[in-house]
Amino acid sequence: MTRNILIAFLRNDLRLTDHPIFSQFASSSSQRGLENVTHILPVYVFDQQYIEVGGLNGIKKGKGPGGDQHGARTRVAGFWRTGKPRVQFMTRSVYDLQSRLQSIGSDLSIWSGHPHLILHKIVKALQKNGDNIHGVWYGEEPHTEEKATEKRIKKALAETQVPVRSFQHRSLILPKDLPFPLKDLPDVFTQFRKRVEAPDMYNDPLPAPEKLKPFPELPLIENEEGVYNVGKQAEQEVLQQLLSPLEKDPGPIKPVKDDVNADKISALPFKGGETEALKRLEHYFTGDANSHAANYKETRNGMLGVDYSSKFSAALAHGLLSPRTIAKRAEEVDKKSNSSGRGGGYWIIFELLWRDYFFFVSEKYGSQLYTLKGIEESFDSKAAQEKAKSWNAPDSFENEKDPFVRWATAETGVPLIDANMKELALTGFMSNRGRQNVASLLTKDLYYDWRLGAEWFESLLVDYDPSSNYGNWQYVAGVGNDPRASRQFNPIKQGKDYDREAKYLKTWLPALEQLSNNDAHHPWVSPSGSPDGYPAKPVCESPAWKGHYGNNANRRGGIRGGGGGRSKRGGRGGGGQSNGQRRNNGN
Ligand SMILES: Cc1cc2nc3c(=O)[nH]c(=O)nc-3n(C[C@H](O)[C@H](O)[C@H](O)COP(=O)(O)OP(=O)(O)OC[C@H]3O[C@@H](n4cnc5c(N)ncnc54)[C@H](O)[C@@H]3O)c2cc1C
Repeated sequence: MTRNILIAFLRNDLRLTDHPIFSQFASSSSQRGLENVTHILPVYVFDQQYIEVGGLNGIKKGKGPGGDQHGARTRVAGFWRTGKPRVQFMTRSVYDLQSRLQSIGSDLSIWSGHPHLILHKIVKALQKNGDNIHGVWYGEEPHTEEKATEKRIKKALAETQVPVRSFQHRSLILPKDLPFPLKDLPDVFTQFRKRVEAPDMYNDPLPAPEKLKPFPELPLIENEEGVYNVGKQAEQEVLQQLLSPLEKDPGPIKPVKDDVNADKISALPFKGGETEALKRLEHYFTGDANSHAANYKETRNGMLGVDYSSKFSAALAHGLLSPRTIAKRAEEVDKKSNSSGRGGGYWIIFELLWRDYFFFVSEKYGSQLYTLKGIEESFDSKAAQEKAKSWNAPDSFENEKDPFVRWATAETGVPLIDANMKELALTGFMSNRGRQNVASLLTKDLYYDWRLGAEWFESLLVDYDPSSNYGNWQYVAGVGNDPRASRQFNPIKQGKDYDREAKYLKTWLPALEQLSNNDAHHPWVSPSGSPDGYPAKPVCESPAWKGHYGNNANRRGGIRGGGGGRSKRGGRGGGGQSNGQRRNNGN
């Protein structure tokens, strides 16, 4: 009998639950039009555009998708696009999905190179074998490069006559369900939120399939440039090979000093994979009214510990959890907590809407998300032009005194910044509070090209997501949505507001241990001066900081997990030099 094979090309959707393709095969699903499919071939590609694959045994990597040699480096600074923490997280997620698929009678075919070349090769080989290809299906991505990949796939497969189909699944509210065309997306988040904030804007999550149609044996496909079959190599072997180029060439910026037990104190100890993500989901929502989720609004400004915020971002970025799965649990927690609809669950969904918003911004503005002038150029080109003149850039990444290099290597001498940058470099995670402060210092105090900061984040963040990252960076730098010159944070005030007892600072910067809790926030003005092993002077000092050097014992109280204090209004922003208690980023 002729095999009728459906190829599921997996990208940032490394899960079985509420999956745009697999869930169609759950027993509760209608499976209309799929009766004739005899086999499903799930395919994953370590895409050489984003991840350095040159270390894989015997690979013929070839050029980038546009024929260039740019490889897996960031555009402006040339950092590795996917640094060590994310390589580890991604690899674990891929192999976790493989075992989950095996447990329901399927498997995952793992490749490396260019998706369009690989899918074309697979389709041709199967057709030559006499198989019928029902279609090549994949989940859509909202970003320009990923869209270009989709175009290349369609073009490459055109001559095979195989139907290509894609599904929206990345956002909570799907683009097709928006109550306005994308071109009319408001440029201010609050206006967007007010138009979409209703439970019927999204559907319930779909179940995982209990069993999947069998995995088809593949004919032999020879490796060639851009086409590499990872095959049955063990996870650890593949991981070592993927990490080897990064270890051989860590880049021009010296590594961050590692004098802490980062694994033990990490706020994101999760190793990747849907299995772990589902456990985290249970952990965060278990306990209803007493759950971490129910208390989210009170704790979300923390910086220390695993539970001050959901830590779902990495799972969302790689598609280990769908936003609908999280939103459903968030709605339930509010119902059970008797919170009149504005409990922790509401605020978690509020943040998911920020994530959606940046997706739609990416859809609307495309490549402008990555340009120096930002999306501001579209609505105020004069202002964007003016700002573009004033950004600094390092003369060399090897110059350890350069402010950008000091920022990246956690040696600015401003403890809140350094603690956060060190956490990022050693674990691949940083709290939202931290991200806003470090981005503000780089762009508003040091006036450095915001794209360098965004690329440093891109390289290191485990939860890196193009629109959330570049959208937030533009927002803080004042070249994105709702651009306002005054979106600036005071890191001394912020440190004292959210880490009054300096627990976070001293955890990540042990050199500050000997200072009083107050002095730890600004060691250069402490009676004994900065301790050995910590910069003597800050990289810059704003007059606005000076009003916060005193020891104000009556500052706000700490919060669960020792993560710092909450703002009076419970809001997530605030503390900026001129924006007071404003919910920056809506956060
Ligand atoms: C400069 C800068 C860069 C950032 N880069 C990224 C990035 O690359 N990837 C990323 O997922 N988030 C990014 N964020 C947003 C935010 O900091 C993280 O999503 C959040 O800290 C992750 O922790 P959490 O999952 O515990 O969040 P929670 O507070 O528990 O929030 C729940 C979820 O809501 C979403 N969310 C929360 N805040 C935001 C926000 N401001 N923008 C978009 N989505 C949000 C995330 O998916 C998050 O998992 C960035 C923020 C800033 C200021």
